[in-house]
Amino acid sequence: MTFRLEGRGLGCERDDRWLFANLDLTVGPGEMLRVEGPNGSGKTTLLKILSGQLTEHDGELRWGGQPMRRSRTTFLANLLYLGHAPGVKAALSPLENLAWYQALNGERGSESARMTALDEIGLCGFEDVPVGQLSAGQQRRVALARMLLSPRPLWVLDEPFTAIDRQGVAALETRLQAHVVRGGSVILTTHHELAPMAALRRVALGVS
Ligand SMILES: Nc1ncnc2c1ncn2[C@@H]1O[C@H](COP(=O)(O)OP(=O)(O)OP(=O)(O)O)[C@@H](O)[C@H]1O
Repeated sequence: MTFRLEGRGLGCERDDRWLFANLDLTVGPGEMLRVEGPNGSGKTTLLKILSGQLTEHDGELRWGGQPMRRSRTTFLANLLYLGHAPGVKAALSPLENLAWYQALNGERGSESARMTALDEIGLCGFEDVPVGQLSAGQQRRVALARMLLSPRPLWVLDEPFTAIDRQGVAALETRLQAHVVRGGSVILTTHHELAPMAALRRVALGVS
């Protein structure tokens, strides 16, 4: 199966206002799709549709050439979604958060792999501190560490650079590009300007 996500004629209406309509897009192995647009243009809404969380919309999604209603289970098994909020448990440490997240996804993982991921993401020395005591950028890094552990090919990332310092942004961009070069796919929103890369496509919302 080719891990390609396709949207045909996508549309979503909120409060009698069309955020977007008749939108066609596709992302497959080795490709990155950036969803652009001003605040309120529907970027998060589109990412929720593309990650299967929001099913009330116009148009059709296909995964691996099959309609989503038939391929949803394999689609979800291949998806890593990181939302707008870090989505971490404040009472748990970074190590415990990663173990909890992996357990939720049916992935066993190992303590040493989790330590390595936290080290790589810049949280060395904070592995056992309750996440609620970490800074906003550090909490975001805990969420981003999931990417380093995940074998899943399709990453859908809503504003992954939020609260991350300049050095962290550069490291994260390198990580995203490496995932794409290895044959993975990335769909993301960001207000940060990405470094040019051949595999980058764009879809713009909120432009008339
Ligand atoms: N569940 C909902 N019910 C009603 N309206 C909603 C709902 N979710 C989002 N909206 C509205 O849809 C519009 C688009 O929201 P969305 O979060 O997708 O925008 P965005 O482009 O991601 O914005 P930002 O750049 O500020 O994060 C907003 O006007 C929002 O109020």
